[in-house]
Amino acid sequence: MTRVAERYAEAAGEAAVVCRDVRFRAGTKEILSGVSLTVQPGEIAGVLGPNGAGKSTLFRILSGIVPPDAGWVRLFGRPAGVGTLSDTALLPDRSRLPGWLTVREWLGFAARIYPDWDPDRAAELVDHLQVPLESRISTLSRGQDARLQMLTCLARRARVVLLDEPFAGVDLVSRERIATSVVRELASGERACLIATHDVRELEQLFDRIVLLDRGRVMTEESVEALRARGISVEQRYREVFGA
Ligand SMILES: Nc1ncnc2c1ncn2[C@@H]1O[C@H](COP(=O)(O)OP(=O)(O)OP(=O)(O)O)[C@@H](O)[C@H]1O
Repeated sequence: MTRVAERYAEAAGEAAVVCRDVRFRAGTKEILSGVSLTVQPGEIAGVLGPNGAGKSTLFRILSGIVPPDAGWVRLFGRPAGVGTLSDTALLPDRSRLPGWLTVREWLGFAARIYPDWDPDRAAELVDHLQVPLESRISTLSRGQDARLQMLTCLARRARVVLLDEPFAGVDLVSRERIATSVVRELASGERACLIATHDVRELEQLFDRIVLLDRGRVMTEESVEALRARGISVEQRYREVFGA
């Protein structure tokens, strides 16, 4: 999409995610200092940056769980908050699944608590991600837990998918399986996905857009296609911006 088309879509309220001048403080510490970004339907955006940059905080605000101190967020034209909770599926940076349930029990529970749960999609994902249904969640390995969290996000019909470090501690084959699921899920072009990750090199093929965040500020927001046209990889750009 050209920049002019993007501006038009944004003005018409059609962008999947529009975040403008978002600020957030915890006590006296400013964690986000005027963050702006736009993600279109069908796009996968990589939100990249060093430890403590503010990625998880930004995701909590985009998901509508936490309101910003200043600025605003719109998801498909609606202000983020209680009214958009069913539009977003957040995979948090730390697993918060109930360890005392088996995977099968959790999936039964999820089907009842999420009004947008798609049981056929859940069954396909159990198969594709090879999630062990009879295991207790507390006994899952890190990679199995990550796959179950991914399943929980993607089995919902939420139009904005926010994945915070979905690949931490996940082996290569599982990463590829998870990444394929994300791409397949977004193939319809109606959903948008933001992925916060440190796995820049491994995941750069997934991204349509990157947002580089440092100390609560957006250092740059760019189309990956435009970068590639200049012969620059996401990893190279990351190193340029962060001097890594
Ligand atoms: N509730 C809080 N109170 C005080 N400081 C906080 C709070 N939540 C986050 N922070 C601080 O805000 C900064 C950003 O944290 P955040 O978890 O959003 O960063 P991140 O980019 O996701 O980091 P990482 O890549 O390490 O996961 C950090 O310095 C963190 O210590």
